[in-house]
Amino acid sequence: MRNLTLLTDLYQLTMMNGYYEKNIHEDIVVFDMFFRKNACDGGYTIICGIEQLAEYINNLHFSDDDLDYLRSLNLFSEGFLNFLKDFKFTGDIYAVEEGTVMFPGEPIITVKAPLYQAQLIETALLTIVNFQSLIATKASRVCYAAQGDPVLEFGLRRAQGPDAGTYGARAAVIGGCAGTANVLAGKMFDIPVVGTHAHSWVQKFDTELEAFQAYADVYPDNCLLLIDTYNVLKSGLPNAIKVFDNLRAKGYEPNGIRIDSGDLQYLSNEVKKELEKAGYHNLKITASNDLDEYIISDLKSSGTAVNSWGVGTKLITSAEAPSLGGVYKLAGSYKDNELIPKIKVSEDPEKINNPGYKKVVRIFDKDNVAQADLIMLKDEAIDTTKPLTIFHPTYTWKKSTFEDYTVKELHKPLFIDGECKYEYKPINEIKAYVNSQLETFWDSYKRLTSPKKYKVDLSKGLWNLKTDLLASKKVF
Ligand SMILES: Nc1ncnc2c1ncn2[C@@H]1O[C@H](COP(=O)(O)OP(=O)(O)OP(=O)(O)O)[C@@H](O)[C@H]1O
Ligand SMILES: O=P(O)(O)OC[C@H]1O[C@H](OP(=O)(O)OP(=O)(O)O)[C@H](O)[C@@H]1O
Ligand SMILES: O=C(O)c1cccnc1
Repeated sequence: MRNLTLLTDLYQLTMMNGYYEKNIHEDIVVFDMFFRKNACDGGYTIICGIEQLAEYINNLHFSDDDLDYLRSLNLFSEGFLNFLKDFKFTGDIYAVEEGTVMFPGEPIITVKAPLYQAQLIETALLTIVNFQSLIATKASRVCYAAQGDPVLEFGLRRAQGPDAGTYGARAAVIGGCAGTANVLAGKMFDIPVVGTHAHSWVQKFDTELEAFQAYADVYPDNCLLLIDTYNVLKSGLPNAIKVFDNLRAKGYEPNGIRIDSGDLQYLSNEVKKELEKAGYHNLKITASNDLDEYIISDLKSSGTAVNSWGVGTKLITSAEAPSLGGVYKLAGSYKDNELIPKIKVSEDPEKINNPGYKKVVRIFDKDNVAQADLIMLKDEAIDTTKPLTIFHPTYTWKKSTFEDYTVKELHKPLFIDGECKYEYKPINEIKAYVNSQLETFWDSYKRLTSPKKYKVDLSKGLWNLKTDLLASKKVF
């Protein structure tokens, strides 16, 4: 396992050194990770990367080498560097389960730990969870557009480096992709690896027909041919059909074709017609070429025979909206065992955080449809035998009352007193969890453009705390 302990911003370490010198480093604090705007400008965000976060926290330690490097920066006291020798995370972390569907403003991860520890982990926590959540959400949108057709993740070559290509592949499969072309990701995360062949295979042989025949000879029971190297309808398709006929004569059924250029709507429909005429029904008609959820959605609504989608660049880089702006904010600090809530006041009301030690509950109606989320103080409870009224945190006259409802707490312990509580789950299970949750949301929240805004309210206790803190001069 890689030692990622120094994967942090320098200012975390200079603050830690400062807290140590001022002897407040052991003060217990609460930080929340949340985002203000959904990934991909959509209506929801799928949280991903919790497993890697648990691994990172578990493996935190400063090696002698790390300490020598820090010493060489001439920024830190010897006392502080000595103190880091025995660094170990000892706090509590609550996080939503990997694959949970979440919304702006909600605490995704809550860290309660000694100040120096909580500060160190900010940067890595954000880079791990922001990136994988972004790609899982992008994949979920692409798969939504594909309406159940398999989506294959083809992006490694265009990813922002090897880590993005590999952890992005993991996130893409969690978000809904059927598999990835990235073999290392397949091995590391036990996810399906998939693929066809490149144009270079066709170019290497003297003729396209020879190239297709050679491929069929080597892979008779998994023969999927790329038919656009020269001309899809005049050359690629007739040659593919000849080779498929040869395969059939030997008792094998072909798998399908791939088209990587041209008018995918027209070509796919023509290809399907010709394949059917030749007696080939239900073959895979795979399309690739700079696809994303919008192009796939357009192709679907105008009618296409494509039934399998290879999506690379725009998926692995979330090209339209290439970052998720998750942040990590101080929400409270303990003094004599009492939590002093902290708030960051800003001219921009969107940037004012929710103070205190919190949790999130999801409210479902009797048909198990998600209606709203409520951010609450950790020690608040909901009596589900009584009607529940929630209100908009800004337009407080907007109210909803639930009578026949259930609630689910979304946070689970990830670390308690430094001990890891994460239970490893195979990717298939995480992916199934994503699906089952998405089904509990109305389509209005999932549509690709102008989705409806899901209700995220504050409990009365939290709303009062926030309003009182804002009103009090103490916050400035
Ligand atoms: N955040 C909220 N919390 C509680 N109730 C709300 C909230 N937002 C709207 N409501 C109430 O829910 C009911 C249904 O409203 P709806 O979900 O259509 O939202 P809306 O108020 O029309 O806002 P939007 O413009 O987002 O559609 C209305 O009675 C409204 O007052
Ligand atoms: O288009 P993407 O969504 O990124 O999917 C991955 C692309 O990678 C391959 O192309 P290649 O690298 O050969 O380049 P090309 O675009 O010239 O085909 C493949 O044929 C896809 O077109
Ligand atoms: O297997 C494929 O067809 C593939 C893999 C990576 C990139 N483009 C295509």
